[in-house]
Amino acid sequence: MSGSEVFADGLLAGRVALVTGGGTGLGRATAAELLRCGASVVIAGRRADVLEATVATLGEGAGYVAGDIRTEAGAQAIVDDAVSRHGRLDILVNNAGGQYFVPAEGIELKGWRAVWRLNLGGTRRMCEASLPALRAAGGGTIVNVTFSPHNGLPGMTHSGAARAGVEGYTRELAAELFDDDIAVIAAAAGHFDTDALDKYPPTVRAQTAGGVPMQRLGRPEEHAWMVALCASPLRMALSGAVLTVDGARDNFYGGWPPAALTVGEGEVPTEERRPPATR
Ligand SMILES: CCCCC/C=C/C(=O)SCCNC(=O)CCNC(=O)[C@H](O)C(C)(C)COP(=O)(O)OP(=O)(O)OC[C@H]1O[C@@H](n2cnc3c(N)ncnc32)[C@H](O)[C@@H]1OP(=O)(O)O
Ligand SMILES: NC(=O)C1=CN([C@@H]2O[C@H](COP(=O)(O)OP(=O)(O)OC[C@H]3O[C@@H](n4cnc5c(N)ncnc54)[C@H](OP(=O)(O)O)[C@@H]3O)[C@@H](O)[C@H]2O)C=CC1
Repeated sequence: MSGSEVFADGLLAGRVALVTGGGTGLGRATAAELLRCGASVVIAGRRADVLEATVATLGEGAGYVAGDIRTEAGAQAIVDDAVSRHGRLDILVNNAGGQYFVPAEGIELKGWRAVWRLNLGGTRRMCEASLPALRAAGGGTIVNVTFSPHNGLPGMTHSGAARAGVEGYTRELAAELFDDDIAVIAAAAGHFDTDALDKYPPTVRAQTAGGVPMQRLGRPEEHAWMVALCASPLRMALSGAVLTVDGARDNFYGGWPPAALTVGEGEVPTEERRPPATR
């Protein structure tokens, strides 16, 4: 695999990273970037066939373990596999997650719980299972993937609430782990071009890029660069932070100018100046 476009050769040489949900989309891109930076990488997910195919494309330094992060035994088995393969663990990327698109009032209790169990519960279980290995390595980095916009993503209430929980968990855990030299950072992804978007209703999907001021979806490698930065020597200074890479989606909805603010051929009107003061 060739080197990183952004980071120095060998940035993460000798480090071992575990990426949940690493068989697809953003997790796959993250695994590839960590490998380019010199780390050994274990990817995890439930589908062994998907993981196996991804490892074949990632090449040397990559391995996989199939398992489910939603149970204590599943999370522990994933971590144990990574540690037994490489003898240590330095970087945990809690990337596995997701939800389904549904108005808030349509969310069944079972569905609400399923989304929380995956996103918040799975993240917590993976952190708890990994901490002994991270301490044994003398410190490390945990990156918890959440999402932007933080100002609300209607249709994803269960996940917005769960991801807010992950960000709270990130902040508090970070404070408790400074003495162990373990950084805990949330990486809030905006709207990224992954195959996962294909499952959303066509009208939702079609409007997704238009809602981003940058006027395009993020590229998976852009997210991966943020994750690699979190594992870099900057990691402790970033600990407790929520880093958002979203083409300004957090700040505004849509491109400039919004149609509702234009006149004529699409010009944005400028306000009249106040007349100069008279004495
Ligand atoms: C387009 C704009 C989006 C931009 C932002 C993008 C954000 C992203 O995150 S993209 C990545 C998306 N990837 C995923 O979502 C993958 C992971 N997701 C899942 O695995 C499921 O959505 C899950 C979180 C619900 C977990 O599934 P699981 O635990 O396997 O749960 P079940 O399938 O057994 O369902 C339990 C329960 O949940 C309700 N439910 C699930 N899916 C739906 C649905 N599509 N519609 C309505 N309700 C659903 C339902 O109550 C299920 O119970 P049963 O009906 O008894 O099966
Ligand atoms: N794409 C986007 O625009 C955005 C994505 N995100 C978040 O980024 C992360 C990756 O998204 P993306 O790559 O697009 O989506 P994917 O659906 O491709 O990624 C989800 C991954 O998580 C794995 N996974 C799901 N449930 C479990 C489980 N219980 N145990 C272990 N692994 C599991 C899946 O593998 P398997 O099914 O084999 O278990 C899959 O590889 C997710 O947390 C997503 O919510 C956030 C904001 C925007």
